[in-house]
Amino acid sequence: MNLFDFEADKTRNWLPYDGTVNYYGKVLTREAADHFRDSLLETIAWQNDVAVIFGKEIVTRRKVAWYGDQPFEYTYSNTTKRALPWTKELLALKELAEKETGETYNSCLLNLYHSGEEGMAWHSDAETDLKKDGAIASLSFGAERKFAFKHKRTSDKVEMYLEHGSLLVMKGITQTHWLHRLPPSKKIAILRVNLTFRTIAG
Ligand SMILES: O=C(O)CCC(=O)C(=O)O
Ligand SMILES: [Fe+2]
Repeated sequence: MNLFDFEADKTRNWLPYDGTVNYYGKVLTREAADHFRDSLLETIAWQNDVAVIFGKEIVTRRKVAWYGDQPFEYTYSNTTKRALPWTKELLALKELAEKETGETYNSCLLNLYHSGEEGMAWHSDAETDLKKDGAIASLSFGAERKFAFKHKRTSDKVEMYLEHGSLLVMKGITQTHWLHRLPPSKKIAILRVNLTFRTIAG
């Protein structure tokens, strides 16, 4: 028996109500996680994202990419993105996420944060093209970053840390009731890659 086994309890629901968030902790060895971080940096067609802030279009430093089973279209901020075909690494990671979470996914949004100064503002992932209440599996590589949830009505907050090579799943009515964000942190100098596997309703 290991008394110092801090392995994540994947059955724990991190949300107190109105949704389900499970954290699986590290699902890859350090070596495998390093390998995927490096190969994703090289093989993914990273592009700067466009965001509208107070009605003004700005190009974010954060980079994004969009892959899927089919050339799904994804429209926001007046730009339409078409999903690219899976790469070898993404297919392997999709299978890992499916096996661990017991769900299936047909697309993946990738984010590259060059340092802690880049983050993602409060939002929920409930675009009309996404399957309603579909599970979203999030794999993280690189810098360990804080991830936060805020209830839309009560403003209750839940915070957690996403480790290198870790898996998180958000499911059920989570996106209807909770916002999430990746807060910026001036203390973090290294990059982070995040993959969110989703289901586009066909
Ligand atoms: O980087 C993360 O952990 C979250 C990304 C996210 O929320 C999204 O892509 O919708
Ligand atoms: Fe999100």
